[in-house]
Amino acid sequence: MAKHLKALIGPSILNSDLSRLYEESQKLLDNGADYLHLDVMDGHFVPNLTFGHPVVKCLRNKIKDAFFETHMMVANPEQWISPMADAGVNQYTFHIEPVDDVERVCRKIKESGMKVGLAIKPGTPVSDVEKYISMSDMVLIMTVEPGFGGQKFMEDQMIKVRHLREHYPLLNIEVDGGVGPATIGCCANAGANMIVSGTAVIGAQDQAATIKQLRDTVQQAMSQ
Ligand SMILES: O=C(CO)[C@H](O)[C@H](O)COP(=O)(O)O
Ligand SMILES: [Fe+2]
Repeated sequence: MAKHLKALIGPSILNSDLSRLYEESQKLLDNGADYLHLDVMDGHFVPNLTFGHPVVKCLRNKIKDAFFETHMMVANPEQWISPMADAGVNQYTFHIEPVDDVERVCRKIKESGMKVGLAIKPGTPVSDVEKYISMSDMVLIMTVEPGFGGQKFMEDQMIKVRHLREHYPLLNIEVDGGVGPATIGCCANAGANMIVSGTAVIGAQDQAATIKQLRDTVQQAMSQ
């Protein structure tokens, strides 16, 4: 793996106490999180609801300098680009499955000043996302069916990560779903460098040690 890619850990606050969103987020950052992964669900693309741009904007008002990635599990990603940019989002990661014109959505995200992340569900072939890589800053390989935290990691998705790393040594590759100390080795060896971890970090006795362990594992794999 290319040595100048960074190992970055972005905890997901999905399964935290959302009545304390700011405190939980700040705690994660104080414990060494490199960025925050904010799961936005609309009840259409996935059978669950979370929060939208008004909540993200309130969080941004309290946390000025952290990198915010929104994971947009929504039926119409184009609709929320401008409100999310206005809310202070740094990276807009959307699922390509429901989108007719992925290139147009990528362009609009860039024009609004955010980075572009392209996400695919476990059933979506990696070739579907490959054609858009040149327009993106990151590809997210989902390792659970999107919609809920706390699910079991799908190791069979590592073939996609391995394929991308082999062909795109400079690409930021993120994994999301069921990732924690027990599964980070698979992700790191396959070539993922951006790691989302929800339940495993939120529920850890020592959050800082868990975040460090995840980062160290990725860094070690990158240096080989
Ligand atoms: O996108 C998601 C679910 O759709 C979450 O980011 C993901 O599930 C993180 O939580 P956990 O680590 O508990 O699986
Ligand atoms: Fe997510």
